[in-house]
Amino acid sequence: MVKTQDTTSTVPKKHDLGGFARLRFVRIRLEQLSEISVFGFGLTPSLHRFTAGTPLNQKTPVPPDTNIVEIRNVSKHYADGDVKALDDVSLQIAKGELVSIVGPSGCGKSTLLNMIGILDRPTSGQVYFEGHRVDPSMNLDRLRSEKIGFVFQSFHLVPNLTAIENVQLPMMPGKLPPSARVARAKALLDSVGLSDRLNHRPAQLSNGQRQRVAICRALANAPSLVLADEPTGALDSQGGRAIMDILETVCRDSTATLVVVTHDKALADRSDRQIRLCDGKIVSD
Ligand SMILES: Nc1ncnc2c1ncn2[C@@H]1O[C@H](COP(=O)(O)OP(=O)(O)OP(=O)(O)O)[C@@H](O)[C@H]1O
Repeated sequence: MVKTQDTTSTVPKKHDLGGFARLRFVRIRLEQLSEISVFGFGLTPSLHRFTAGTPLNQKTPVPPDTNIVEIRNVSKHYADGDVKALDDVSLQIAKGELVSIVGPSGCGKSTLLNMIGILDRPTSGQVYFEGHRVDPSMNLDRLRSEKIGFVFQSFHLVPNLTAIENVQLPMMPGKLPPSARVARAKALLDSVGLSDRLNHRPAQLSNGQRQRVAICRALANAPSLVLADEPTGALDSQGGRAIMDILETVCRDSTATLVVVTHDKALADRSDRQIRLCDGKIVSD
């Protein structure tokens, strides 16, 4: 087994780092991650052995220039059609993009994110993931678990599990031996500066630390797509910037695509691309 570097004594506390230094710190940790392998399983998403479950279609490899997600003419109606949360929306998201979805409250941002993340089915229209049309006959739980990481405003951590147990939660039993799951969770938490909080429960962590645990959990299976719904909504502006630094860094370094729903203009301005919704329609992209 490759021994991970013991950084316990050198891990800076959350408030010891300025934005740039924190970003650099995370980047260094991720660079270390990319060099680590545990029982032959690479720790970064670029090393596909870890993620390799059943792809959407095993006989058809994903071409490198394929969009990660395409939404075609998707509408979503609630309450017997009274609420048109999405109205004939089409968009493509390329691999590696950092996209923000913005717009006024109730305009359909979370609904769109749910479509992109295959958490909900459109009333009409189609969703394509890595070039393959998503249909209910697929093992969608497995697709989501292996390919997509979710980060939510309210963290959604399991309260009676420790940080390291929460991060291991999505890792498939049988894919990695327990000791490798622990090593991967530890390495991820180390990469976000939480090596001294491995055995703390969510109630014993600050909101920023909880969100860092949630980011590690989202990355547990080395997803190709990370979706974040108001990831900084429960944090102050400094904590929010720190979380966005981490999210951006981990996604760029692992070549994962990041899609963020946010009300925060400063955060949206950091993305490669802003999609603005109004009344369930894209009004600018
Ligand atoms: N499960 C549901 N049943 C009925 N209506 C819903 C449901 N989920 C969302 N809606 C409605 O769909 C519309 C879009 O909701 P959505 O949560 O996507 O908006 P949003 O832009 O994310 O809002 P916010 O910024 O306030 O979170 C809203 O009018 C909302 O009330």
